[in-house]
Amino acid sequence: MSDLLPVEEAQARLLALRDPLTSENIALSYALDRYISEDVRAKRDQPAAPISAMDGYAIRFADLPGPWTIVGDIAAGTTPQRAVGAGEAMRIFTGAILPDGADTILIQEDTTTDGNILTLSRNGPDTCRRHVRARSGDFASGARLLEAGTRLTPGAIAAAAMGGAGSLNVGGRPRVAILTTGDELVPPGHPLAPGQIPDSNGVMLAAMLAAEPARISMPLNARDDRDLLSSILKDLACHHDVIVTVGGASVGDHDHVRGALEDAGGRIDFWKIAMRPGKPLLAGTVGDAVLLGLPGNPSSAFVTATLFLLPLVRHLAGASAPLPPIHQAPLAAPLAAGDSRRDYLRARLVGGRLTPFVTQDSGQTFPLIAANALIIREIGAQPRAVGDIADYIAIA
Ligand SMILES: Nc1nc2c(c(=O)[nH]1)N[C@H]1C(S)=C(S)[C@@H](COP(=O)(O)OP(=O)(O)OC[C@H]3O[C@@H](n4cnc5c(N)ncnc54)[C@H](O)[C@@H]3O)O[C@H]1N2
Ligand code: MOO
Repeated sequence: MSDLLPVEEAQARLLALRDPLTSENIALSYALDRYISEDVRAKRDQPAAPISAMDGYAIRFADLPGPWTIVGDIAAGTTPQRAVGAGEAMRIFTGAILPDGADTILIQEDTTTDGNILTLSRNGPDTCRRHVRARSGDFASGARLLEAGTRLTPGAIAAAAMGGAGSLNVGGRPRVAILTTGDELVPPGHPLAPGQIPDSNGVMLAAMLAAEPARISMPLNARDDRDLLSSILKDLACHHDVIVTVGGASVGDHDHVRGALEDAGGRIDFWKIAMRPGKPLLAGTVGDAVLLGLPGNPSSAFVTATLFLLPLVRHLAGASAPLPPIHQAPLAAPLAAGDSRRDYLRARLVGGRLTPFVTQDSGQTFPLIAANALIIREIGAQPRAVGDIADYIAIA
């Protein structure tokens, strides 16, 4: 039907251009958002012994309703000096190890003391082991805490630490160069001559990559000059894993990225995808670097960065599932039929329902402020009514 590559095929070919980087060992404090290279297993039981979940008194449930004689105290970080016998209680604090013999905690709010005599002031616990955290109740030694290829969240880092790790083997951080192309572009905030526009894509891509495990070079801008572009590409390829260009990817007389890539000794792997926006996307290699050429229209650059650039960076950084997950939600407005390209419609998900924006002009930046979802409309899709379920990618 057309020479346009399906999105999935293009994504697979892009990721196949280069293997993930070599992994490195890194302290937990620096591991946020990195991808772990191997399964992480607990090296210890957590808790390592039964502990108290509350400040109060460790008793034997069988001795309720008391009274008890207080025979000592035990704080977190110490070990009990003795066991608790019949009619005895031990003062205990949250996180402290339960003494032998005790099986239940009375919270201090439910008690009164007179010297070393402890009595209930309210109803006591109605079950044995109340406020006791069992040994290995969180996880047992040997349990798989984290799976290879997943991203380290603050919670995952906490679990790795509790499991006994101080550092982890994680995938490397790809070095990414952002190169915007176009004679009309001026750095954001600079005065504009007639015909010039601010280079919004450079800062947008840097912002999209900011939370990724990547080393991003300051965005560069090059004029629409094939020789200049070619020498910049050659230079960037020496010390980057990924070069992402924006603009100059289409068929115009000033669209030089493909030519410049060839002049630089690079190779084009694919060009033109069956998607809207983003049709002129191209990918290839120059030296050891992967070159991803995004279309210049701001929404096209945003959508193709979401579907190709972020997955490429995550793949190189060791992600086992680098592609954006696809979710489903009902439509809050009807959708017209699809055509020969798959659409990624800028949309807003509110209250669990998707509303595609009326304007889908890929040249606009304003819709990117509010868009938090990309509705996927398949090639040849039938029109959809309000309430029909649509696939979407979350983008904010
Ligand atoms: N005859 C045809 N013309 C076009 C086709 C086509 O198939 N046949 N495809 C259109 C589609 S679809 C897209 S998308 C654009 C993409 O073209 P380029 O990648 O070559 O992008 P440019 O022409 O350089 O720029 C397009 C547009 O975006 C603005 N731009 C570029 N870079 C930036 C930046 N860094 N920050 C902000 N804005 C930027 C640029 O000024 C243009 O307005 O081609 C269509 N044409
Ligand atoms: O593919 Mo272009 O990105 O439709 O505007």
